Amino acid sequence: MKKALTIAGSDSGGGAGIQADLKTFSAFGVYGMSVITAVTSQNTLGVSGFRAMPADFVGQQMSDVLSDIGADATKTGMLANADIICEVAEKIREFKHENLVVDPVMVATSGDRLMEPEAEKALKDKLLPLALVVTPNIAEAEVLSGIRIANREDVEKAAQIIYGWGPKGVIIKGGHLSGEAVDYYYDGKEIYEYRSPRVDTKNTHGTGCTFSAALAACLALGMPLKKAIPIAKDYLYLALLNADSLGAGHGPTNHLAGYFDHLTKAIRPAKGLPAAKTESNSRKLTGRKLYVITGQEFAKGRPVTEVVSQALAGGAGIIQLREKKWTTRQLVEVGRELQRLARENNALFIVNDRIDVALAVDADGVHLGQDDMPVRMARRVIGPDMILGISAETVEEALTAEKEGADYIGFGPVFHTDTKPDAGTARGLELLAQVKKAVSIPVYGIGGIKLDNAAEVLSAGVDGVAVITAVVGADDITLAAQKFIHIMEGGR
Ligand SMILES: Cc1ncc(COP(=O)(O)OP(=O)(O)O)c(N)n1
Ligand SMILES: Cc1ncsc1CCOP(=O)(O)O
Ligand SMILES: [Mg+2]
Repeated sequence: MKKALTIAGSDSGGGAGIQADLKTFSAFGVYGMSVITAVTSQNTLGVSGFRAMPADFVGQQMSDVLSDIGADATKTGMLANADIICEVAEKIREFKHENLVVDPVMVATSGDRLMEPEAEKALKDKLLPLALVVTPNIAEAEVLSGIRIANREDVEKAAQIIYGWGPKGVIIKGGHLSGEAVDYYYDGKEIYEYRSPRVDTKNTHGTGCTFSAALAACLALGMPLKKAIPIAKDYLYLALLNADSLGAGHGPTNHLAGYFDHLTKAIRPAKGLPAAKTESNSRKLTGRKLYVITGQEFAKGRPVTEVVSQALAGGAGIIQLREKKWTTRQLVEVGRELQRLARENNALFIVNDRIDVALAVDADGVHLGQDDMPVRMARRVIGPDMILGISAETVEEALTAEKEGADYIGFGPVFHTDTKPDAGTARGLELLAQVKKAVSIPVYGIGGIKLDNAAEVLSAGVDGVAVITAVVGADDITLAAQKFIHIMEGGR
């Protein structure tokens, strides 16, 4: 078990400080320990006050932890004053600790200075020379370098000045500049840029802590710094995407419990995860007769989110994101939005093919084909509560999928379709009926299903129809969905 230590303040609101650090360490599967330098009283609106720990007591906490448990990486956050900074530096030297991430918490989100001038001097003279990397935001980089930062050239100049104070690396977090969220890493020779789309959210409380804690967690896991930076940035990006609004001010970024845990399980199935699915998954599908699958290329230029909104307005009970040409970034961004839309309309949201995306956007389920991850392995990764749909073209494939833990079957193509070039030949209504009789889990027919043949599909006894072009390609998507629902409910 790898271990990471945070030396920072306590945030009563839970969004920043040691609370954010420990949540982040856990998300990466790293054992987290904490030395508290100050206790703050704060919420999402700001800091109403803090009490600094006596410097020697900070040192005592460090000695107790480092002499007994030890740490594979350490990060510092709020250090409150010069005495604490000197004590921390002294202990880092005493324990010859090298994997040190210094997050110079000097300027609050509100812009208020959090550190007196003598503390800034102690930080530069005593702690920065011991750091593997220091991670100032723009405002903190301006204080540390003494120059104004308005553009990339200023960033490079400031990074060189800060590097001169002794850290082995400098990351200037550009989140406060305009445009994409770009972070700059300077290793003493070159400057590297790490980009992610800017997330439009007010729930940014604790982003700096979360980023430096994620860096420390990756270092504790043995990653070199240049590999850790993009992962820490990706973690923060997804945490911001998933942040829920808490309180009246800046809510906390969401700590993706098990973020890394989920992904590492995809590589190394976890022991003890229940492989068996819960009965209730199939019941979640009851009554959901129209299953609309996205297909941007057929949507006549309309964005997927608009298509899905209209399909939901028409009564679609299940939405599936199926975009084989999209990047992971597009899938998680749009997937997050579709999950929100589905929840708002009491519909289920399923991701096609991509388990990692389904997990990252907290989808209700994932749909896999015969060439995707095997059913049992997929079940171990997604756990018992996510819905697992499996494609089948034969009765045998459907029976095997059910036995191995599928919650529903997508059977087809029922009729000829040009939408899926690698689909087999049309399987027909008779075989569809045989599959429905053979398995005890819900079956959805798919492939070439239109308004004029939907009633026949229903007569095969299936639980619903899965449709791409007849809905997403319709001029009036909501009306098309309503007509399918009407037919699936026995209407003409
Ligand atoms: C409900 C439903 N059934 C079948 C499919 C087909 O999935 P796709 O990824 O296009 O093809 P395979 O991987 O199954 O070969 C689906 N998306 N949804
Ligand atoms: C994804 C898929 N799987 C079997 S057929 C098919 C395509 C369905 O598209 P359409 O409803 O437009 O025929
Ligand atoms: Mg597939």
